[in-house]
Amino acid sequence: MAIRYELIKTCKQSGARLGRLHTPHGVIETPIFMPVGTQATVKAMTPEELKDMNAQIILSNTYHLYLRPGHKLIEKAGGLHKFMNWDRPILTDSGGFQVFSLGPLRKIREEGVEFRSHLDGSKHFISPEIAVEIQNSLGSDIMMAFDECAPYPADYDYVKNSLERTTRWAKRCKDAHKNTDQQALFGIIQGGMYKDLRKQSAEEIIGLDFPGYSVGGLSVGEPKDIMYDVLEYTTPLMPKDKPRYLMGVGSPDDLIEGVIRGIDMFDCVLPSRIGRNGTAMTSRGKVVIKNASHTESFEPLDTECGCYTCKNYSKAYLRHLFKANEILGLRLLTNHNLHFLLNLMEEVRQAIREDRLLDYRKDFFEKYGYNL
Ligand SMILES: CC(C)(C)OC(=O)NCc1c[nH]c2nc(N)[nH]c(=O)c12
Ligand SMILES: [Zn+2]
Repeated sequence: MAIRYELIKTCKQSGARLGRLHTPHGVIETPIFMPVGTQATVKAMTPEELKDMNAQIILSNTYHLYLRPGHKLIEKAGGLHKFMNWDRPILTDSGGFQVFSLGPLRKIREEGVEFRSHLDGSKHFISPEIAVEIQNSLGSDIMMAFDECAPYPADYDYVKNSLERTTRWAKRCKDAHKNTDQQALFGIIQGGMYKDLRKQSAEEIIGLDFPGYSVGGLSVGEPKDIMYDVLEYTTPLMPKDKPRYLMGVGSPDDLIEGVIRGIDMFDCVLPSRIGRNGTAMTSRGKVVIKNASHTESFEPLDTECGCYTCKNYSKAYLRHLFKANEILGLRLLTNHNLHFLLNLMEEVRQAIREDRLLDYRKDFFEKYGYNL
């Protein structure tokens, strides 16, 4: 068995769960946030820095690594863990989403998707079988089925046809997946914002029996309350004894609201992306470091944060680095933001242990400046 999920506790105040996900590269405490390392690197971070902030698992991407440097090269290098010097778990996304959002001039057929590389415009084709083959070469601990993430908004018939093709593709991924004891293949539930289609997709995908499932097609621009509503409806349809992964979600409020609705795993580029652009997430809300108000602020970003950045540098220094376009600035803010979300998830796990997650949400939202 490539992975084993251990449900440790269900929160008394909400649908939140405490779990442990055992993988060939280590145990993951859930709920968990997964830093995104699309091109075999979590941008601006070394593996040691990621370990220092207790990152337990990172994401990488089939579509990007297939296009560059190529999955065969990574296989020759001994697989993705060795290639990027990361010996903890790796989850690879299947590229489905990226083909639909990144690859210009794409053409969707039953067989698979034709698209042009966003790098050089060259023509490519990915099918469920090829997506599985690429992830086998990469050697990730968790692989994702090849799916279509329906755009938002999208009309009912489009979403229904799309989810039914995604189910057929999921079956083909499962049939193509051979080394089931080394790599776990997760199914992806689609269905847009339509509750009956979410139910249909959940039943079809769960009916194929995977070791874990993700909820795809959310956080695609829909209002937050619609996302929360779809989650509220979908997670109870998912098996309790298997991990539930909400793809592409990672702002502090969405993480807490997702955990409350029974999600165990999250990924999002947000913390690293806004960090590189000079925005920090802190316990008192966002800080835009280039703002003139920080020019003579000689205290850290967040007095409650124990990260390397907050222990050693002031806002005045960070502002200087960003004004001077210094690379260290990107690194320090990325470090802080990833640490902030990973620490948030540790606090969430502790709140579940103590059955006080809703109280935790209330306190966090008040301090961060969210309105409940
Ligand atoms: C726009 C952002 C990226 C924030 O969210 C989404 O697109 N959310 C959906 C999403 C993210 N990653 C996925 N991978 C796959 N295979 N399928 C998906 O639906 C998704
Ligand atoms: Zn910090």
